[in-house]
Amino acid sequence: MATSPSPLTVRTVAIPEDDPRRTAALLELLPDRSPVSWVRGGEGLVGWGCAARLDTSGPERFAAADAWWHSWCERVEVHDEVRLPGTGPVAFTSFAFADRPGDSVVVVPEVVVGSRDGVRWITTVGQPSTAPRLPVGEPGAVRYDAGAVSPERYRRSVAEAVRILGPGGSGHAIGSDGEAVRKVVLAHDLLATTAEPLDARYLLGNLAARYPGCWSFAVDGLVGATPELLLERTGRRIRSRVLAGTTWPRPGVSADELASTLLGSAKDLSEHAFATESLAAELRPFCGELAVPERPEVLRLRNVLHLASHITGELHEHAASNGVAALLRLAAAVHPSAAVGGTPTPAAVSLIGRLEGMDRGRYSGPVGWVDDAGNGELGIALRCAQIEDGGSPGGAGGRARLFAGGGIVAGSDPDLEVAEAAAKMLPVREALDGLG
Ligand SMILES: C=C(O[C@H]1C=CC=C(C(=O)O)[C@@H]1O)C(=O)O
Repeated sequence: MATSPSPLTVRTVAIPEDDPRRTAALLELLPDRSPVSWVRGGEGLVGWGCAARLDTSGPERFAAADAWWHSWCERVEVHDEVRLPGTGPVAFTSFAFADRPGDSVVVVPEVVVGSRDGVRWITTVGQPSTAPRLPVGEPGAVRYDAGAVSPERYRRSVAEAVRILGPGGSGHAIGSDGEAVRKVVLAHDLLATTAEPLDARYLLGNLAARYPGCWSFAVDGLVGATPELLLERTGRRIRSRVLAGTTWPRPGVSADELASTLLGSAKDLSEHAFATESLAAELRPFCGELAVPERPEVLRLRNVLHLASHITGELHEHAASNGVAALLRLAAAVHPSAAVGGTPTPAAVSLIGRLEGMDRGRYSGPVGWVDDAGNGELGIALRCAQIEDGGSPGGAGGRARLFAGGGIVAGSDPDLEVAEAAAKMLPVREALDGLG
């Protein structure tokens, strides 16, 4: 008689006091050049190895990822001693910005180490192989070249967007309701070529050291430190940090002056309002309560200052319990918010396709982790680079593509938008250049 194979076991245990992994920095536990990470202020999740993986694409990518993850979780046996969000089965996800082109990925690591509120745990899937930790490689000298869209071309696209959005412009009125585009987010890229192989852990470590208040993420070669939380779900509670409206340090201007100018800028406030409204409108049907601040505050980072709004809500009980509001399903509803797409969404996304001139890949898509209860955290993949070629140890150097952009409204200035994108690329550039 044929016996059915025994299910894979997912096991979470607390790391004991006398185990050095209990106190080591999470990022220092990563053994090799293919890490996954979601770490902020020393807490979060890191992982390695690959127990399962889904590659998907197209407009149904979130639904496909949710269905795949749900069915994977149903097939495993779970022993979870810790029972916190992020214990038991965990997948890391990174979604393409666009419906087409672009590939999205869901990775279930063989090992995850997590840290939250003083508890440190390890989750293993099956019997992971153990290999000695490889030292973190330094990339050596870095050369920067224009990517698919040079800063000059970006400037021209922004100028064209301002013309379209401005008085007398057509607004590129192709929304099904005929509504004109009022905000569009455009971006460009930069190519970094390193003399030595490029180790994602080097980038991650330097980013986390300089941006501890951001989420330092890595999934399948997309590495960054994002300040923007698209959505966190814990049980029925949801939370988001919406950013839009930006300024950056200039000689002779204090941070307080920059912040008060930003808070008084009609252009930045309108950019911001589009972003909060788009997110709130998509979340409202799922929520019994949703709190949206009347006015934004200022988030100060070392490279830029942003207008920021913290949105919180509570999901309807039925939505939380029947899978409709699993985090990946909510992501389908809220992506792309007007922080990375525009308003109205379909017309803005179409305008991006017409003006931007590049494939964003997974830049500006949702990135983060999800557990078997549909909880988790998804950021927007900003301030990041896609490692296109890590190089080979002892041989060739690596290559990465950096991305940044900004929201364009009728009053935007193309020269300032080019400078803003350059300021937004600084975190990754400085991390590559070794300014840890
Ligand atoms: C599109 C980016 O930033 C978004 C997030 C925060 C502020 C933004 C802005 O002020 O334009 C953008 O909407 C990027 O960093 O590439």
